[in-house]
Amino acid sequence: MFCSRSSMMKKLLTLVLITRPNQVLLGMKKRGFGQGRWNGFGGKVEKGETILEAAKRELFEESSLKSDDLKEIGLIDFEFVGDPQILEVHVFTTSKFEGEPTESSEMRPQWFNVKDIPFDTMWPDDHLWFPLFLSGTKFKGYFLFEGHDKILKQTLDKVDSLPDE
Ligand SMILES: Nc1nc2c([nH]c(=O)n2[C@H]2C[C@H](O)[C@@H](COP(=O)(O)OP(=O)(O)OP(=O)(O)O)O2)c(=O)[nH]1
Repeated sequence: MFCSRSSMMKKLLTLVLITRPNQVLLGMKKRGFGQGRWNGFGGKVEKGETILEAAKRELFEESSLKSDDLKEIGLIDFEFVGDPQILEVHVFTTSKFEGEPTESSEMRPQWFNVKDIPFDTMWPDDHLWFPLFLSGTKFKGYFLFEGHDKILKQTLDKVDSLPDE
């Protein structure tokens, strides 16, 4: 199979943010990439699945919640100094879901009031785009990180639509 240089350098990931009135469900990442930070639920897109299928699968694996109503709200490229691979993160949201949030080996879920989101214990870019997500505004972003704590460059734009809709 032919892979362009750009696709070889991109890794597809999903991120699902579940809401209920005035609240958002986050999980404390217990292991691996982003360990010790609150985040939505998600992970790598596996061979043979669509991005949406991957989002649903990771949501269920990490939180025990199911949703057939995931809507893509954001697309963010992350680059890390010294790593040629770009992480392309597809951000989905919904307020329609089934099940009870349940702790998994990867995540400890907790509801947060939207006025009380723990940005100090989240990825440093999140406080920049969460307001867009919370207001239902679609967005595209790019963040260049040095290590996992410092943003060197960034762009963030509101968009009318996203490529995979
Ligand atoms: N909120 C936020 N999420 C991010 C950022 N960067 C980043 O990769 N993520 C998300 C995308 C994915 O949901 C998650 C990383 O996925 P992962 O490495 O845990 O994937 P996985 O579950 O397939 O991993 P594993 O089973 O192999 O451990 O973190 C960021 O800057 N902010």
